[in-house]
Amino acid sequence: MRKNTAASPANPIFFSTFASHWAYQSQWSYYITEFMEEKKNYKRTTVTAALPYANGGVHIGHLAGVYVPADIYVRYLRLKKQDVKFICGSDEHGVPITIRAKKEGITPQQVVDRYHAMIKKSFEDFGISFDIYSRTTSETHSRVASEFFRKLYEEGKLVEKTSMQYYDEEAKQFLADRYITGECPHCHNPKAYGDQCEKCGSDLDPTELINPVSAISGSKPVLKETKNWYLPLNEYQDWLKEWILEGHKEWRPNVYGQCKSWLDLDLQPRAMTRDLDWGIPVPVEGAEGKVLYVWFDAPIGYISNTQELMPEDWETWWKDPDTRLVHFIGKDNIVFHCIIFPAMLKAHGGYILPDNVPANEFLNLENDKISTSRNWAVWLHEYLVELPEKQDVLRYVLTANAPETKDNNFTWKDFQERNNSELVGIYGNFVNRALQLTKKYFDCVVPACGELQDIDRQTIAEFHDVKAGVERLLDSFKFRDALKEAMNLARIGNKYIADTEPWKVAKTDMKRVETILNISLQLVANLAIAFEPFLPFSSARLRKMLNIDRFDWNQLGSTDLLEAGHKLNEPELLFEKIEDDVIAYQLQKLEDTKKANAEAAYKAKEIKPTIAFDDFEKIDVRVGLIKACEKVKKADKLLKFTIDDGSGQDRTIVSGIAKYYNPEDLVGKRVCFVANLAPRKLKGIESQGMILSAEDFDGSLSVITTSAEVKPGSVVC
Ligand SMILES: Nc1ncnc2c1ncn2[C@@H]1O[C@H](COP(=O)(O)OP(=O)(O)OP(=O)(O)O)[C@@H](O)[C@H]1O
Ligand SMILES: [Zn+2]
Repeated sequence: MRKNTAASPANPIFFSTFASHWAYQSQWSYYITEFMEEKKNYKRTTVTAALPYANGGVHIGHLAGVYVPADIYVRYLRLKKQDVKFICGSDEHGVPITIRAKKEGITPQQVVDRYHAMIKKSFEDFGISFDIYSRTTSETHSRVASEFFRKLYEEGKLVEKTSMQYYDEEAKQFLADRYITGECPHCHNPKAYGDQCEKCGSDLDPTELINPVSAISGSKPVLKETKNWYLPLNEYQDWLKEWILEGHKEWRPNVYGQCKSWLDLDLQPRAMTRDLDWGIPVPVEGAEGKVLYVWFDAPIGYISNTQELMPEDWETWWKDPDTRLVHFIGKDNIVFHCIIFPAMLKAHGGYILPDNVPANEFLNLENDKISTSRNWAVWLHEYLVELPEKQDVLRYVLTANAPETKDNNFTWKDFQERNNSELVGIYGNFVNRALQLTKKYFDCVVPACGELQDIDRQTIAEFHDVKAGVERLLDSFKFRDALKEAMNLARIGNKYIADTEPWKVAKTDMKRVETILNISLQLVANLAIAFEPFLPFSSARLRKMLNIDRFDWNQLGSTDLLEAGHKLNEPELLFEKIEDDVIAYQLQKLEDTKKANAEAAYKAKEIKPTIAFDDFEKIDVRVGLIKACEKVKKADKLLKFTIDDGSGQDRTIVSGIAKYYNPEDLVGKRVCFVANLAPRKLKGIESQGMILSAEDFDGSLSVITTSAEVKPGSVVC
């Protein structure tokens, strides 16, 4: 789903203060309604996850923001044997795809074919368990979206309007959205797009841009009249206010707050068509050369993909009031899912509306915004090559650190720590101890449970409580906290084994060891259930070790999951430690990306104002032969040079190039230096001149040498 567009109302400053005010207020209503709200008993749930935009691969931001939480939720409902469908697909229309196609000299269809396949595979590899993953270039989608538009058109729900739009006379084409760039009227970013400024987040109209330029030909566009069809959002404003601001106070504060700040402004009619040739043709006479706006077409993709999955009874999942609709998205998609799409559904009639839209904030990578175009991301397809079979580690870290209430940061250090100290140190450790001890004392056969002692009863009671806790959190979309609760089970298990010390008891009382290990194994089986929605690959491996095909969610908290006499399989390690060199490799890769970006963005500095020849002549630049060079103590940037300047006396120069040279490599080299610069003291050493260096794009310095072995003291002119 396309990033951005209308992430916030026109005035971003107003928006941010307002949103935080609301976040505060609605936090209370959020907690209150969570407990007070009479939950409707729905019969089934339609879960959608934002349609990823098919012009790049899938990165950790996508997973953390949308697909992992959606998958956890769906797996949880399935485990509870609830009726649920999980719908997604690629979003394959819109301007950025056409721009990429032009750049690469291929067709837009070729672009989306490539990325659709790549995205689909990444989701499969990470266990994102969609019931369907289709695409908006499918025939079904084209038909469904056209019919949807046609109905609104025929019933007079759309407003036909002519307006002045930018037109590229060289390319003979109207310039929609990202086809036009220019200076942002708010923050003066020179590279703002026709629909949005990525720097300040303002929602823009192309005509607001200062000095607009066509992204196709680079020429200055002209304004030309064109006709488009608009959804009069203003007519839905009162209804939206009532439905969201009164009816959905339980939505997350970030979602509710963003809706409120939109609804407090006057909503404007929004064009649902574009003058473009890539997309679904507008099914109306006189609309040649126009396609449906990508944000009109994309959310309808949820409906058409459901139709593709269930041609016969899809309507039950979209029209029956007993169906609950939940949209998982990232924060830049809130307005489209909470305001525009619901207004479309309302205008059409007959559809249910979302019951909740648990949007996440954004995940950053090593303190910088994740970006496909700057390649600042951890790509799923690369991750699996470099860290094979570690899908669950990433799922774990992204959930434990999910940007549920604010933007969060992914760091490789945190990734390593969480793996080593939590997955290996707590969860894996408990499982391993319980299974290894059972192997040692009982040859992998589950021992019988004898008489319980207080510590056993207490542990079992604590375990029992966890189920309700995890459920309450999952039901209210608090995935981070739910995962913490599941991890608590493993902590309880570890403590139980540490306190009961079966390896010591084994010397005197094997009957007691049987009971301790029976309880420990029941706890291990509980972990397989509790972690199933979060870490499906590990749960499957654990079930295999336990020699059990499946568990149900309802069994969570039980202590009779494994019968006495049941034979377990050979234990394996559930998680492995991640070593420092693995992390160092990832950090180096990011460093390399940073460098490549700096190189790509390199532009020579502007030339300084012209000077007279006399001024130039005042500078005496000479060649010097380096006789000695050493590091300056307590100054990691500085080198001290002893230079033969031809005068017969040595000259000392201190230069800030220590980061780029080994001192001994410079001895014997001829360098150019300013000989008549006023001396200056650096770290107590008097520097008599300045060695000339060229500064590269990344700030690194390279000394200027001569191409022939000229005499020391030669004049550089
Ligand atoms: N860094 C992130 N953190 C959280 N959610 C994200 C992040 N990046 C994208 N998303 C969400 O993932 C979903 C799909 O993203 P989409 O395909 O539109 O990519 P995008 O927003 O253009 O990102 P990018 O420019 O990095 O490719 C959207 O709902 C979006 O909000
Ligand atoms: Zn701006």
